[in-house]
Amino acid sequence: MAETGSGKSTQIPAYLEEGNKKIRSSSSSTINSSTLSSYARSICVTQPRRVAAITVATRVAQERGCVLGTTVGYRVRFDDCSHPRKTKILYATDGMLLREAMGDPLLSRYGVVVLDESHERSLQTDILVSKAEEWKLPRLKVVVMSATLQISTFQSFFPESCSTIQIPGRLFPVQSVYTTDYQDDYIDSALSTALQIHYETDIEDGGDILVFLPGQEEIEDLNQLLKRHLEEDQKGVMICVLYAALPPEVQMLAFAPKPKGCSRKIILATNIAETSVTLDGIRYVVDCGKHKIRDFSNSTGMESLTVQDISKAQAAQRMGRAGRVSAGICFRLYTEDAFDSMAETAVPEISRVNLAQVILMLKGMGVFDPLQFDYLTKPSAASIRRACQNLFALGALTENMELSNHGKKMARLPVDPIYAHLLLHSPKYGCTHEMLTAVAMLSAENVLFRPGGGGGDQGSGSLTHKAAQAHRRFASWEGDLPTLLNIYESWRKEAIYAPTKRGGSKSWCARNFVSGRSLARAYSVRQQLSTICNNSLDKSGLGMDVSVSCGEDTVSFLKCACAGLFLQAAARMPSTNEASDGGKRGNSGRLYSSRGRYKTKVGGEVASIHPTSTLFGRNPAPKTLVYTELLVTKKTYLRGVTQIREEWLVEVAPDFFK
Ligand SMILES: Nc1ncnc2c1ncn2[C@@H]1O[C@H](COP(=O)(O)OP(=O)(O)OP(=O)(O)O)[C@@H](O)[C@H]1O
Repeated sequence: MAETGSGKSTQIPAYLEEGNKKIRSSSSSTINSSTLSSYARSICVTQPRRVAAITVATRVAQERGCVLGTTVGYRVRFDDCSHPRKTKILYATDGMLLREAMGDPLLSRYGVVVLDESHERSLQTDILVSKAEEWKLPRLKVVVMSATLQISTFQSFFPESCSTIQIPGRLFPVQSVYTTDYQDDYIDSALSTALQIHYETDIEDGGDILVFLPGQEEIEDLNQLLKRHLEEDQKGVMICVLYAALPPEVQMLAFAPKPKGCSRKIILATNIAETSVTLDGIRYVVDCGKHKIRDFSNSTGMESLTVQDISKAQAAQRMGRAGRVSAGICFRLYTEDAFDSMAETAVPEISRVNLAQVILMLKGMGVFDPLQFDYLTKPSAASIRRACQNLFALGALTENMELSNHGKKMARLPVDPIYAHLLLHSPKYGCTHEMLTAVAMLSAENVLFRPGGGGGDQGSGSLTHKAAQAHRRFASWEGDLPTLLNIYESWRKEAIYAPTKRGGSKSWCARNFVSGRSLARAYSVRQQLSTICNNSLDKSGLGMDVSVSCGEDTVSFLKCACAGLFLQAAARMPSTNEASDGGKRGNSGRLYSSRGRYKTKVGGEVASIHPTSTLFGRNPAPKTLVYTELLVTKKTYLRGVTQIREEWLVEVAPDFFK
């Protein structure tokens, strides 16, 4: 444990590698050969976020004077910049290392695994810590690092083998200031604070500003407000945005050196800039004290994103983004009392998410009973059971709770279990080509561009109105999945393969209010998923013919989507007792029939449905069943909505109606 900015992420792995090198080259007479071989293995450093893995690897490669991807590399989902033999220090997202552990449970490639930013208690880091006991210590050394760690949690988990080192001190001081009163509009407070810093400090002296906000919408709102207020004074100021849904190239703009003529950067970021990253030049941090987190409700089976107060540990991390290259100030948009009443650390992610993907991974790593697994913090038995039920419904687990062949294949696809299931089932419906596109588009996020974040002026001449009109062209009343297909196929046909006279992809995207970057990302994700599904090149794929297409026959594609989504929804239906209030549960996201109710195998009569489309608002259709994947009270983050036609149900899910 050592202060933010003291050199944990960049220096410790480098010291470890230097040490390994010395031991390798010194006389090995005192070290037996098996111990020696562990020093020849590489070092893997995990980060909870891809931005951190990429930027820290880039920095360390620079410091060591090597080309990124050689001695120092990184591996994040859908982007591998490492060399199987040459890379000695690998920065990876924790999810990537977990995936590797499925193929090689003892992680035999590594001599040291460094689990960085463990205070975040991300799902994947937690599972990795829990698995660490099996990694044949001391053959594999494990370093758990953070500036804000609850050491006692980890010490009691490794009572025998854990020693702790606490290194005090930091290079530059950071002063924190609080508001005197409660701020009920943190966007407004962030705006005035950023403007005040900008006008009252010397711009020529540099001093960039980093503002933490909960999510993309708040960031885009503040971006517009800042531009409006700065107007003429915007000369020499560059506003950058940084959130997870942005394509990596755009995220990297926040890290790039200031262009000529720019004296100050104002970076608006979510908590993806909260840990590990160094944004060169940041002197002022503005912290709104909120973040957006995933929450899972066991009773509805729904995941949601909600805005909540951050913890003290997170406040310290945010403050630590200043004071890395010079002294700094952290403006906290909350009172000192509010800070005192914050929780010490965040609730571990494992206690608040849908565990299906984790259970699939644990099973893939050979854990027989996820209920008995030794978790760092054990999730509730109910959520483990529900995740197993979900996987069982998708055919990933057998009745004996073993991973089926289908489940093994699902575990190899780096997407949500439901999407892996849809992909693997697509050959049966002859729609693999379409399903690859749909799943890739779902991974790309924010494909449709809505000027002003959907709010603001809605008049017929407004940009918002024009965007809505342009988007209507792609809309399919059958749901979001076919709509996403329409967008991708139109882009391919009209902008890529047959660019019109009015320009190529860029102008097509602008005319249609579609994000070209998201489409490019979908294209790249699609390529990578195709490679895993295919086996034509090296026989390591899943043996599917990825060119199989249903063409104009969209019904086959819809049936495939319905079959998977329906099974998943069925697994989430309440038991008889839970369902006693029938269809009166409002927008809880369960299934119901507009005609009547089905007796289900899982028991109970079910329940309510919310005919919603994420992309185009409500679209109720008579005599249809609609399944909503995710529904959040104020803001809606749905991952895929498809209408289920009643007449297909018996065909696509025959067992369900037996
Ligand atoms: N990209 C960069 N540009 C300039 N300086 C950098 C960069 N990355 C790191 N540094 C310098 O190296 C120092 C150590 O960074 P490092 O990321 O290793 O700290 P850390 O202890 O891991 O911090 P944290 O707990 O916030 O992750 C920083 O304080 C900064 O001075």
